Amino acid sequence: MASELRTVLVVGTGLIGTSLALALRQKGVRVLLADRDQGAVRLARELGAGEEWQPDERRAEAIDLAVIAVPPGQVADELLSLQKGGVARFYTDVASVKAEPIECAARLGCDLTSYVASHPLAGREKSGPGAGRADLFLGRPWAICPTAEASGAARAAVLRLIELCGANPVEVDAVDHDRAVAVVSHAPHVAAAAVAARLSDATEVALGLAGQGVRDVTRIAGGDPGLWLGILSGNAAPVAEVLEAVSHDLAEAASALRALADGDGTAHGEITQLLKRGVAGHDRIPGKHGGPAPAYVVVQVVIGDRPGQLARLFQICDEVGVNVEDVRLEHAPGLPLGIAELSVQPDSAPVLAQALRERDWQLP
Ligand SMILES: NC(=O)c1ccc[n+]([C@@H]2O[C@H](COP(=O)([O-])OP(=O)(O)OC[C@H]3O[C@@H](n4cnc5c(N)ncnc54)[C@H](O)[C@@H]3O)[C@@H](O)[C@H]2O)c1
Ligand SMILES: O=C(O)C(=O)C[C@]1(C(=O)O)C=C[C@@H](O)C=C1
Repeated sequence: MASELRTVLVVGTGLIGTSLALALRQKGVRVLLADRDQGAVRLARELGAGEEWQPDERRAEAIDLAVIAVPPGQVADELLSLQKGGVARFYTDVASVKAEPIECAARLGCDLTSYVASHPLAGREKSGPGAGRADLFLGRPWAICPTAEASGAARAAVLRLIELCGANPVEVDAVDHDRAVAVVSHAPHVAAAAVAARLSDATEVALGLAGQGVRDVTRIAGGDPGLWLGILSGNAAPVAEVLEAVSHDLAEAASALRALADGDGTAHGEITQLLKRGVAGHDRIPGKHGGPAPAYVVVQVVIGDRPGQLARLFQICDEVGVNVEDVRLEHAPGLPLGIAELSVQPDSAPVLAQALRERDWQLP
């Protein structure tokens, strides 16, 4: 069923709300922005995510879809208040848990025919509109959890939103969704936090030796603790179950290593088994979320820790007509070198790499 989205209201202009608003703007959709924090709306607007929603537009404006992008515990109240105002034809949310907000919406007496809950499996460890990216959802899975009451038209509107954001819709029952994301998102977050917590009393020597491995394993641990508390408490039992299994594996690995340290060579087998199960599990993750190639390619360049290096790098990009979409710096503390990661369009990457090599820059 085709569903045109001409005007979309985004309530909650943080990371996810702003990202989807930017994606919709690129497709020519009119986007109205609302947040309980006026600063967040202002910044999202300045970033080009849309126009501030004026409450008196409520009746005048025909809003096709309202997207509720607030913390999970606020979704049902927000839905009720929007529906009471007759704000939009259809409603969705993007919360990381699904069963509890839907149950809560039903308890509050929300209209479940016009509401279809959803959840993009894409995000960052940063919050707020400034972290928003139009390409955040490209090729990523986006769960959609229609209830039995949901109308076909509401479902079509949410599918159109997902299509406009370049994501892949995955229809799944809300309870199954929550069990699934406990394994692939929520328990991994707690595990990353536990590993990262070990770093709070690590020595300067240890921190100075931090390489890419620890950065990869702990990146998500940088996420907002308030938001994550809301996510984890909204999916507590399934997450606890996964963490119990992870704890069991970790406890077995620790006791095998203790035995090894005490000279028991037979403990090798247990450790190898866990490592092999890890490889097998890792291999089951679909390639880049099963979607198309990422929008940008990263070109890595070694830069000396001297003033002006980054400026010279950007100057070369300018000379060869390469637009830098994003830049990230990896610094090894105490070392005079770092790595700049420049995200560029796929066809610009070889051009930039060649230009840098010709100018004697080192590409790892
Ligand atoms: N962070 C991620 O990686 C990620 C990924 C997918 C889905 N989600 C889900 O998206 C939602 C938003 O997360 P985020 O990362 O964008 O958080 P965020 O903190 O960046 O933004 C949330 C915004 O909602 C606003 N807000 C809170 N309560 C509100 C209310 N009652 N009415 C209006 N505005 C309100 C806040 O002021 C803030 O600007 C959450 O439900 C989260 O579970 C997050
Ligand atoms: O990539 C990240 O930074 C994320 O935290 C993204 C991530 C995930 O676990 O994949 C986190 C929570 C969301 O509900 C959806 C996506």
